[in-house]
Amino acid sequence: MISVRHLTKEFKRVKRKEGFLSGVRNLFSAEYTIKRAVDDISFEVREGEIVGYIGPNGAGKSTSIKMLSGILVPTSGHLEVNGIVPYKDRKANARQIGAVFGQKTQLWWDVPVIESLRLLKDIYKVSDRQYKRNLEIFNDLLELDTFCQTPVRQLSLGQRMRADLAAALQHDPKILFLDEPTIGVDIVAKEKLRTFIREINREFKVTVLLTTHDMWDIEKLCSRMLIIDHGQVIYDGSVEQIRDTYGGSRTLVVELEEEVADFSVPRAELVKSEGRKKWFRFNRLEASPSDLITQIGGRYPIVDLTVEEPEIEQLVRSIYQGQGRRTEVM
Ligand SMILES: Nc1ncnc2c1ncn2[C@@H]1O[C@H](COP(=O)(O)OP(=O)(O)OP(=O)(O)O)[C@@H](O)[C@H]1O
Repeated sequence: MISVRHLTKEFKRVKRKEGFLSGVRNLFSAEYTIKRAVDDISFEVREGEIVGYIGPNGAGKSTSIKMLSGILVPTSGHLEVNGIVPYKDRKANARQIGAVFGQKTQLWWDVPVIESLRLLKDIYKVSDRQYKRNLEIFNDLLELDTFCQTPVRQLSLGQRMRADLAAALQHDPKILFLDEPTIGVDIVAKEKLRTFIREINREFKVTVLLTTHDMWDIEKLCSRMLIIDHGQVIYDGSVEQIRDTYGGSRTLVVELEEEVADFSVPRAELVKSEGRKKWFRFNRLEASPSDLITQIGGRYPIVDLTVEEPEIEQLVRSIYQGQGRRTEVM
C-alpha cells in the first residue's frame, strides 16, 4: 500500500548574518545551510496494517507524511501510495488518503460540524448514498449525532477529534494518516478514538500510519512500529519485540492518603518520592500492574494509582545504548 525507497528531503535555509545591515547583505550574497529532515529512509506498509510511526520531536515524521500526502516533493528517492506517486498526482492521491492532524482541524471553526461535512462532501464529490451510509456509521461508532449541530469552536477536544476523523473518512480513503490523534484528549475519549480506529481498520481494511507520543496508542493499536530519529529509520519491527527488548520497565505511580514509613512495593524499585506520592519502576515481565495494585491496595490507604509506559525519547535512548543488540530486533 505504501512503498518508500531511499527517500530524502532536504530544506535549504538562509544562514543569518550577524550585525548591522545583515538583512541587506543577505539579499545580495545569501549563504545557505542544508537541513536533511529525512535521510535515506526505506519501508513498506501492507494493506490493512496499522503501523506506529514514531520518533522524538524533529525526527522527520511530519516531513515524511507531507511527502506521502503529496504536499512536499522529495529531494531524492522513490515513493508510491497505492500505486500513485503523490507529488506527481496530488489530486488522485488526495482521493485515496485521509489525514487527521491532532494539532489543527480541517473543519471550519465557526460552522456546525454537519455543515463542514456537507462542504467536504462536495469538495470530494461524495455521492448522496455514500454520504448517508457513512453518516450512519459515524453516528453509530463516533456518536457524531450528539454534537454534529455544534460549531467546531464549542466542541471538546475529544469531540473535535471525532469530527475530524469523520471528515477525513467520508470519501472512503484506503489510507489514513493520523498525526497525534489523541493529543490532549482525556482518557475516556482516547479509548473511544482507539476503538473507532481499530473498527474502521478491521471492517473497512483502512491502512493506518499513526504518529503519536502516547505509547498506549501504540500498544493498543499497532502490531508494527517504525521508529525514526534524525531522519533515519532506527527500528522497523514488531511492537512486542521492542517492548520486550528495550521497553521492559514501567512506572507505577502511587499517591497515598497519608505518609507511610518504609512504604515498599514487592518486585518494584522506588525511583522517586515526593511526600505522599511515590514512583516505582518494575519489569513488566516479572510483575503485572494488576498484581502490584492488588498487593498494595490491600495494605495501604491509596488515593490514586497509575501505570506509566516508557516515553518514546527513553525508548530511542535505549535503542542507541543497546546498538549491539539492535541487529537482533531489526
Ligand atoms: N519547511 C522547513 N524548512 C526548514 N526546516 C524544516 C522545515 N520543516 C521541517 N524542518 C526541519 O526538519 C526536521 C524534521 O522536522 P519534522 O517536522 O519532520 O519532525 P517531526 O518528527 O514531525 O517532529 P514533531 O514531532 O516535533 O512534529 C526538523 O529539524 C525541522 O526543524
